[in-house]
Order: sequence, then structure tokens, then C-alpha cells
Amino acid sequence: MSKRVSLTQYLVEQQRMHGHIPAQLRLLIEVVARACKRIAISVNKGALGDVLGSAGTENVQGEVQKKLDVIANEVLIEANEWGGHLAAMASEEMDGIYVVPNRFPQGEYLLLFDPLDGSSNIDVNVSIGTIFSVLKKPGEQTGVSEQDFLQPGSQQAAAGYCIYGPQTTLVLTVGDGVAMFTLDREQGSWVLTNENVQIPADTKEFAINMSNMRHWAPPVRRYIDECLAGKEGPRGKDFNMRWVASMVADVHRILTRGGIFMYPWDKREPDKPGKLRLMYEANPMSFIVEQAGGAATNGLQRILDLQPTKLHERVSVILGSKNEVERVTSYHLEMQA
Ligand SMILES: O=P(O)(O)OC[C@H]1O[C@](O)(COP(=O)(O)O)[C@@H](O)[C@@H]1O
Ligand SMILES: [Mg+2]
Ligand SMILES: [Mg+2]
Repeated sequence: MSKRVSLTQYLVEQQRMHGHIPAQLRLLIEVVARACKRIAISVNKGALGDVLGSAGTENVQGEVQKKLDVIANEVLIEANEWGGHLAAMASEEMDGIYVVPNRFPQGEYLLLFDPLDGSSNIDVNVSIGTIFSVLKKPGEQTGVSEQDFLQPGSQQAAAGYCIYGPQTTLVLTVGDGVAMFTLDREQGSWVLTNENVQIPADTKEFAINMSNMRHWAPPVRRYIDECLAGKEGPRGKDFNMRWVASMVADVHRILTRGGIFMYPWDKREPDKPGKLRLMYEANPMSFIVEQAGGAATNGLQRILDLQPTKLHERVSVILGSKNEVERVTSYHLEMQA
């Protein structure tokens, strides 16, 4: 049997051999990974743990919170405020930033998370996840403000997600490729199971919520129409479609076998750039996808180059196999010209 490499060993290697990450960042990632293990336990309990259904509250974006949205948020905060590596946190489930109180050890990083991604899938027992993004607090000044979080995704020190599916898998980048770790439940440890994740540049599989078709902008409509035309159409090949409605699961499939994922702007709410959130969904996923050789744009620009203007900013997302993302982006740019 080949040697098992744990998350800790992998991170120590990244720190010592490759000089990629400081010790503080390594320890921060381990705290997040531990929190994900605790969330995985709650997810698995389901009805037995009374964690299904609505919490009866709404988050800042007006979405009804599920019990697990609230539980996962609390687990991440509690684990990380004791961690000692953070100045503040921000989450889909909290209106403003959460500054780590003085009674806890202080650090120089900022952590953003979508504690539970794919909330509509919790009660139906379909894969869900946790997405996170790590930034460095800018400047030397003491104190931390929301402004400190508003950095482009290209500044991320690390990003990852944990998928709670048939297997529990942690996917991580510290800017040196993408690694996957599978949770060994008996041992309670994360084991490195894929060290060099690569997204093929071409694909025959797209992921989009087709029920919104009539609301899409012309470039998206054109791309999907061409895919649907199959072998006889301009693409000269048949396409398959998947839509899990958990971004983590759709992105995980793309990291595993390629594909393109789109949640574009649509006419239902024309003033919103998209449904997904830039800081704790699109940015971390775009960092991971690029690190695996894929691409991510909002139709016109690279997502990682976007300058955020607010914590809960939304964005149109097109990511995955590079040649397909470039094609959809070129259709948008042609329309603009
Ligand atoms: O139900 P829709 O409109 O297809 O949206 C699905 C998308 O919404 C999300 O569930 C949003 O995430 P949350 O569950 O964290 O709010 C994505 O994971 C997914 O891609
Ligand atoms: Mg989400
Ligand atoms: Mg969520």
C-alpha cells in the first residue's frame, strides 16, 4: 500500500519544503478543516440530530435560513475564534464582519465563508458543502474594518471547500495547484487522495439551471443553443447536462471530469449582477478552478480581477474547462463590441 499523506503532512511540506505558506496560515487551514469535520458529523446525523428543516430566520440577503446554515456558521466561528490566526470573519449568514474579540488570541488573516452551500439540498439528502476564502489583513494598523475584506480574489492566500457527499472531501489551494483530501472516518483524519487536480481544457458537459432559459442574456442563450444542437450543430458534438444546484457539487464534478458551470445574470432581477456571491462563493471557487488549469469569468472579466465594493456583492459566474469558458466569454465580448 502506498504511504498515506495527511492534511497536516501536506501543509507542513508546503510550508517547509516549498516555502509557500507561513505557519499561521497552515494552522488556520487546519482549524477550518477541523470545523468541517464537525459540520460533516451534523450533516450525517440528519433527522436523527434534528438538523433538518428551516431555522425560522432570514439572513441579510433575505433568504430563509436552514438549521444547518446556522449550525455550520456557529461551528466555523467558534472553532476559528479560538484558533488565534484571525483578525475577523465574514459569512453569508452574517450581516456584517465578525471581529475576533480581544479575549481571544489575535492573528493577521481574514476568513470568509459560505458555511453551508446548496441549502436547498439539505433536506433532500443531496451533496452540500462549505466554501472558504482566506485573505491577509492589509496594512499594519490595529483594528479591522469591512473595507479590509474588499480585496480582489487574486489576493487570496488560500481557498477551499468541503463537500459532504457520498464521501466527505476537502479541496484546497494555497496557490500551488489543487489538492483533495478524503475524510477517513475511522481514523478521523484527512488523507491526501489527489495531489494535482487538473481540469481538461475541453468538455462535452454543461451545468446551468435551464429553467431560467427564457431570462438569459443573448450570449448565454447562444452558447447553450449551440450545445443543444449537438452533432448536427455548429459545435459538431453532443453535449450532456448536469445541475445539482449545490455549487460545491457542480464544481467538484468539473474538477473531477471537466465541464462548464454557469450562473449568469438574468432578467428576473436585472439590477443584480447574478445570484452567487463574489467574496465567499465565486472568488474561492475561481481560485481553485484556475489553479487546476481552468478559467473563471463574469462573462467579460476574470473573476479574480474584480474589485469588490461590498461584502455580500453578487456576480455572474462562468467557470470550468478553459476553452469553453473562453468561448462563452468571447460571445459576451462580441455583443459588447
Ligand atoms: O436553485 P438555483 O437557482 O438553481 O441555485 C442554485 C445555486 O444556489 C446555491 O445553492 C447558492 O448557495 P447557498 O445555498 O449557499 O445560498 C448554489 O450552491 C447553487 O449553484
Ligand atoms: Mg452557496
Ligand atoms: Mg450558503
